[in-house]
Amino acid sequence: MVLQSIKFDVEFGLLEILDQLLLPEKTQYIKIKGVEDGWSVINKMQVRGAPAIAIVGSLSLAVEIWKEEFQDKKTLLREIEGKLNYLISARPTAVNMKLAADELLELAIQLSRDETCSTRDMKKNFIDAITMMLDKDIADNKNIGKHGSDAILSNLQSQETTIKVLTHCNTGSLATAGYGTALGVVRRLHEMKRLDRVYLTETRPYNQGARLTAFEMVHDKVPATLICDSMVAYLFQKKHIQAVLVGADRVAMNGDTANKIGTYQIACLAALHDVPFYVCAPFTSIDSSKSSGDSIVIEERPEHEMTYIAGKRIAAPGISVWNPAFDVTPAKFIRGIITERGVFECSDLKNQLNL
Ligand SMILES: CSC[C@@H](O)[C@@H](O)C(=O)COP(=O)(O)O
Repeated sequence: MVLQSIKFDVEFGLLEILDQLLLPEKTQYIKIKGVEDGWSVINKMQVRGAPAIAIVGSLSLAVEIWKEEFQDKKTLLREIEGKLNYLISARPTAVNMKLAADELLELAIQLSRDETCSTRDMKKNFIDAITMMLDKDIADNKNIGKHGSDAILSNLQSQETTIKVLTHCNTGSLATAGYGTALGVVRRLHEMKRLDRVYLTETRPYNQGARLTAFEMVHDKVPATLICDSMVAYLFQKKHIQAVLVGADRVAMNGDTANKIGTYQIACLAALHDVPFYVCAPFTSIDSSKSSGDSIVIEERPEHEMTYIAGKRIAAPGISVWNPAFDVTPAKFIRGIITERGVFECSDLKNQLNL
């Protein structure tokens, strides 16, 4: 059975997401009736992961406008613009929702100007474009898996046939429309029978690794071992890790990459131990408006997400807390950016975007 984090059928007004705050103990879906619900489940991290944020946010708009009748295209365009701006505000670091909103707004403007297109047609064409995001994301992830596995296997010494990798956070079916980015490369290596083992960090404080990636790997019967975030250096010292695979929330034009907190320190350790460090991300995570990672906004999450686990306090009352949800890894630590179009050096990103 495929792990389904998003259930969608606009004809039936169906949009449900798997509540990731309850995993792995409980598998419970939440009904999304419109953008208010979409904003809430993204902001509370009941659904998370850069691509999934854009997809669920956009789908929440689709189910909302599907139910409504609009007197004219101008009214529909105004509704679309307002709701997209609202959805962008749910979480600030991942760029995917902003890029999706820009593209969808541009489409809506074109449809509103097309005199051959009725208000009903504009609504249908707009919703169809959102629906296509699901299949495109899965196709992109399969290509990331192929390009990434080819690149990593090409690094192997002749006598090495299988590979041990480390990943951080959750970049799989629970962070995308399916298959995953860094976990897509892991899945592809496993399908090719070239994966020895994937090591995964627990990824405090939200525990995307321990709760979500472990859940996906056990579900798919992928050889996987959970480690504490504090074990990465010792892992590199004692195990022959041949690649680090992480996702991205926002890749700047010089390759600097914002990703889950803890990514930067793994990159530093990978450099120290000469382990190739790869960022795996679709082009929908690349921000051409950012020349470097210096200006990427880093979300800071509530204190209780660090001081409590499963509702039990684990930190002394009164202690001050700093809880940045992401950090930025400088391009110099990144061997390559694995995308659906191929694997690129950081210095080549601008060319790939024709900038
Ligand atoms: C394919 S998901 C890529 C990134 O979004 C992922 O690595 C990550 O940082 C997720 O952070 P989260 O705070 O869980 O949304």
